Amino acid sequence: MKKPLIIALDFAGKDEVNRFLTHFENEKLFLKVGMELFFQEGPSIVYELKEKGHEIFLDLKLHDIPNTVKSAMKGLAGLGCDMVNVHAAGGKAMMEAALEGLEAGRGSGKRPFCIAVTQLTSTSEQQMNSEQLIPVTLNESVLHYASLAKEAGLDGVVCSSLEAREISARLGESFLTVTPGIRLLTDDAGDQKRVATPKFARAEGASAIVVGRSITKSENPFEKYIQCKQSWEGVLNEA
Ligand SMILES: O=C(O)c1cc(=O)[nH]c(=O)n1[C@@H]1O[C@H](COP(=O)(O)O)[C@@H](O)[C@H]1O
Repeated sequence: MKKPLIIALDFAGKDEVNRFLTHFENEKLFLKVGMELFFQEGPSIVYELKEKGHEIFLDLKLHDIPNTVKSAMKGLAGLGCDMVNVHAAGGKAMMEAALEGLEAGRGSGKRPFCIAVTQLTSTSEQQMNSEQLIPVTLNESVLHYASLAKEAGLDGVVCSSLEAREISARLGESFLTVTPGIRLLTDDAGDQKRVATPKFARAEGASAIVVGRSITKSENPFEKYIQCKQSWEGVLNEA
């Protein structure tokens, strides 16, 4: 994977997506289809975006018993997306089952990357301690989930940029760290708690960044995309 900037298509339906994509005429993009869009449009949104030449991260964050996740992944493997995810909190057996499902369903196609969400970037350490009753630091919890994902054979994790460096140091550079919670300095963080700029994510060795509202809610999405890309590539001097 060549350090992509992944745009989160958090839209209510195809019309909004198509309107958004008119700003990107000739660009081949890496797009994230999440629950909001997929639950409205189903598999056809993946087929249509693939048809246009885009790469797709299908972000459905599966979290269920191993057998159910295995069967669901078997179905998702046939959609032709490039990346899928699960919640690491579902456990090692569930993550192994996810991979088995993907292998079983891929046919002659390539297996999509499978990554595990560690602690959501909207979660703070205080929240994790008091609501999830996990009595360690947020960093320790993320590293623990990342190690579990690696043991299960997954390709990487979703984490914040603040944890990317340590995960790579412990689990290797080839273990993917996909980092949402990305904002330029002047952007509103919204519900995100563990936030950083694209440039910071790159400096910490993140494999990919996921950018949603900073681009999708911008008055000029293409210009904002280029700014984020330049920050990610170290061209724009954004701290
Ligand atoms: O798995 C994800 O993509 C994800 C994990 C996580 O910990 N935090 C997180 O924000 N995301 C997703 O990344 C996107 C971030 O969107 P913005 O906050 O608008 O940039 C959303 O689509 C989230 O669903």
